[in-house]
Amino acid sequence: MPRINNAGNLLILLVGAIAFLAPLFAGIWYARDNAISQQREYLQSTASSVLARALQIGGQHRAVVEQLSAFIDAPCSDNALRAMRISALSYRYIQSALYIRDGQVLCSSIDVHDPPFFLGSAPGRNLQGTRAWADITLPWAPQAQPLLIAQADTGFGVALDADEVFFGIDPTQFGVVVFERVESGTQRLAEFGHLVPNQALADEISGRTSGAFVAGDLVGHFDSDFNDFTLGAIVVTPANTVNAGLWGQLLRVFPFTLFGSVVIFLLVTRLLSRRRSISKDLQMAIRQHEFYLDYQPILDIETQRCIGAEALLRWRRNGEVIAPDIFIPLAESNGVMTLLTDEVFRLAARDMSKVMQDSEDFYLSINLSGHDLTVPGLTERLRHMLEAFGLAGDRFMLEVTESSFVDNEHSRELIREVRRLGFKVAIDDFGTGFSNFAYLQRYEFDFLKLDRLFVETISVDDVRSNLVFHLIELAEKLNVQVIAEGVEESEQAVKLLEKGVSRAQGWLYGRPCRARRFIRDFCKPAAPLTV
Ligand SMILES: Nc1nc2c(ncn2[C@@H]2O[C@@H]3COP(=O)(O)O[C@H]4[C@@H](O)[C@H](n5cnc6c(=O)[nH]c(N)nc65)O[C@@H]4COP(=O)(O)O[C@H]3[C@H]2O)c(=O)[nH]1
Repeated sequence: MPRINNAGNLLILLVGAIAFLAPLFAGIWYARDNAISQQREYLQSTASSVLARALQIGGQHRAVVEQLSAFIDAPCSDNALRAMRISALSYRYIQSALYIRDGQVLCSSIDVHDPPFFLGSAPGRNLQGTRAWADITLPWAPQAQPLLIAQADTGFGVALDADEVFFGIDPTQFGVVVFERVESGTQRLAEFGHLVPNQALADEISGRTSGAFVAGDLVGHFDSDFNDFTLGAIVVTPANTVNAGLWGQLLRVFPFTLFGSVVIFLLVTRLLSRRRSISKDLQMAIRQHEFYLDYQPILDIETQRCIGAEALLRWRRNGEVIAPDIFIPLAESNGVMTLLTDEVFRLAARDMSKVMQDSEDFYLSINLSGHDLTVPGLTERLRHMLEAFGLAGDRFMLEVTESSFVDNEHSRELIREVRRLGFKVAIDDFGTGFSNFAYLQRYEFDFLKLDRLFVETISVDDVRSNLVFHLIELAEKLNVQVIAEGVEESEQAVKLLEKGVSRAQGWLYGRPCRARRFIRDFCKPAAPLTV
């Protein structure tokens, strides 16, 4: 069957590819997620450490101003200048202390500046009453471009190296702005790096307190202390820098995901190949006649007479007998069930046609899988079987397993059709699947085979055996006869008979056995069994 083979190969390849790719995609997703959260964490921690250093500077500025306020009456006196020098030496970030009035530096810890150094138009006051001038070039220290902060009321202030707050940040990857809230909005105090976010951004987020944000191609975080010193810090980086982190993460998880992919790929393809090889094995086994039927007697409980047999399929493979519960689902899912059912018809006719023709009423029960009911041509195949037996349909019962039964109009019509051919139809393993009594009303079943799981509760468990008896009564009301399966104890048989069940099978009467033995032990005319 080359078409099935090609389709099978394609399916194995497809499922194998999915199994291989799934862990890889999961790995990429995990790496990306990790890279994004690492980037966010870095932005957040950078913003908060910049803010912390800026606040420390603010604190140092306030301490200096407080010390110098003692000289408010003579701000550029020798004593005031001396105090300025001491403060400049005392605090880490402060380069010099200053006295500013009307936008001019009149004196500083360096000297009295005459003429005074003009700073330009006065910037806005912040909420603590300070003014700040960023990137000022002072004539006495032209290399430095300090940030000047001065108390608007007293005029005392400091020059400081704002770049100190950006220590350790890569200027090629990140842009940082420290800003303060002034009466008219926000004002930037210091900025750092190539990607400095614009003022509009600072304004936009100045109303909030902190958080991550996306602005065009940039992602960032801002942190602020608006309730206290009115300072804020924004850190941004291009959104695509996450890719650099992603590669790092990918390299880390790749060996594991690759390993997972290979293992899952091998497992899945092996499983599928095994299934396929089982399907091929099944076809080969049919050709090589590895299947045979066992027959289990069905008794009239009252007369103890064997009135029929259930044909049960077996597969002998490499000397080992495989049970139908294992190979029937495989045959169904691998598209060889029809072949297998035809093999059952052939084997049954070979084994039993003679003995059935010799008897008048002995019947044979044959199992059909749910799959058999869905494939067109079942009635035609059953007609061929009757020809092979040389018998009419009323000498056969067809058992349809409840769990594999497809409840639709097609099944209903099919059951009517096979009953027209004379076959009796039984629902097998009733109560183990999802069906209920509505099935018995909708379909024209002649028999209900009461599952062994129900039968074994009789005489053991009063509550559940009551349920079984209830089930039997309901079936009778619906005109469906009951056959009990798996009867192992005579007490069960007695109780079943009391409840009106006249047919049974089970180890009490006989285990499934090969045709020759079955005919020898159970098909002697007028020889009731003694149990
Ligand atoms: N513990 C215990 N077990 C008992 C007793 N009496 C009978 N059994 C077992 O119960 C099962 C009865 O068959 P089923 O309900 O039709 O259930 C069958 C039937 O659904 C399916 N099957 C068997 N042969 C065929 C076949 O030719 N075609 C299809 N489609 N299905 C089959 O496989 C199922 C299992 O068959 P088996 O393994 O032969 O198992 C058989 C039989 O050996 C008992 O007293 N005690």
